[in-house]
Amino acid sequence: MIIGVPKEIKNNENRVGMTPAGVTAFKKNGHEVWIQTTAGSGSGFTDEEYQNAGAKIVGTAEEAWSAEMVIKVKEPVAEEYHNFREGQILYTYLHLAPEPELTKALIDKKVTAIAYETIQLDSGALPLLTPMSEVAGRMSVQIGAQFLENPKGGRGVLLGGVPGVAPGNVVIIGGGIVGTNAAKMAVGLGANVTILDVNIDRLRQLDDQFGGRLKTLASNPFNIANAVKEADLLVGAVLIPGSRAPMLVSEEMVKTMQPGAVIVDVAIDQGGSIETVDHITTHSDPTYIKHGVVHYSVANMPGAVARTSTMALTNVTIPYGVQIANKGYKQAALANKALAKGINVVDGKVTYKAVAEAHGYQYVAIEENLNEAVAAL
Ligand SMILES: NC(=O)C1=CN([C@@H]2O[C@H](COP(=O)(O)OP(=O)(O)OC[C@H]3O[C@@H](n4cnc5c(N)ncnc54)[C@H](O)[C@@H]3O)[C@@H](O)[C@H]2O)C=CC1
Ligand SMILES: CC(=O)C(=O)O
Repeated sequence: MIIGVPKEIKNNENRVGMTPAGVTAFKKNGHEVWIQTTAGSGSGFTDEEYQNAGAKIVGTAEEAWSAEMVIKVKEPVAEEYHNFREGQILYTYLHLAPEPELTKALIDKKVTAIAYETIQLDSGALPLLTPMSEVAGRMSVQIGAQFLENPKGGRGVLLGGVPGVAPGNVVIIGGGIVGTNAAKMAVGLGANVTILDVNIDRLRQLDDQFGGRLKTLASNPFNIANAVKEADLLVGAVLIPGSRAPMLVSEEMVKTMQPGAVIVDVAIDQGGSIETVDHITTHSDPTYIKHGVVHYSVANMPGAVARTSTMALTNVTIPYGVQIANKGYKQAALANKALAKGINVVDGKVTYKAVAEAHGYQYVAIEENLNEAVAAL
């Protein structure tokens, strides 16, 4: 199979869908890899390194998109939709629940769209989301700390405090991968950390893991309102896989925050969970102020630490990508249930329930699309 890797064009998206090590893995399995020139430069990989690994360097995005399978990082932006073709496999983050136009474009062009973020193991783990959630969770506190500084519009709170002055309050809603990694950083800085989740077993694990160095609270409107009021830094870190994020923090709650407090809504890629986070921001213009509170809602946070993020991402995407290339997506999905859950759109049908529900499309179970492959076995 020919695999194409276009250069990412989202604002300040410096990651790339394949490293030279990834090229080696595909070549070893008998595939061709076409990399758009300079696609790896933001992550520190040169065209020469890709060539040495056996890739062909192509001059334009269109050439990379003409491959049988396109491997990317971010969901395509509108300027990329014209590259969609019937039967083409698109393997990337998609976050379709808050993206009606992209969903429609994939349906109309009958693309086989495989979303990194919905590939799911029986345990419920999301192996292709986890590393970027680790990155974004860790970044959320370093970014929050930065925007709490006065020159950045913040209220001038040092999260760790100093002897004689209390530390800042960090409130994290959602105790999964993002939340845990945010907590690690915030606890490490010496902040006063509260984490809320609806899953009490998860809170139990966090309580054990952090040995009493953070406070856990059941997530409900009462506890959220009280915690938000006290937050110097509020981190949104919830997820219901594949679905639009639940709205948990109302505008009224945000109004109770101190002027110069900071919100980092990491869950913005699934639509966000804070009412005043009403749009996606970019790395080049990352914040806006509403009710005196600094809001940060960048949907591709790991793109700013691209060297680390590209390696962490491709460590987990390439093995699944090789399975798709070796077997074709149908056989690969039949052989690997986790991978089957990644298929969101195929042959003009929506095969991921939460995405169908979000946009009012009929849901078609993926098994129906795999019938042909089953029959061939
Ligand atoms: N903005 C960015 O650049 C990035 C965003 N993300 C996003 O961050 C979000 C979180 O991802 P993960 O931590 O990996 O997910 P996860 O599945 O590991 O954790 C989500 C947590 O939210 C909890 N939750 C669900 N409903 C809740 C509620 N009503 N109240 C409190 N907690 C609730 C779940 O119980 C779970 O523990 C996702 O939307 C993900 O796509 C991830 C990486 C980068
Ligand atoms: C998870 C995601 O969308 C990102 O890393 O950009």
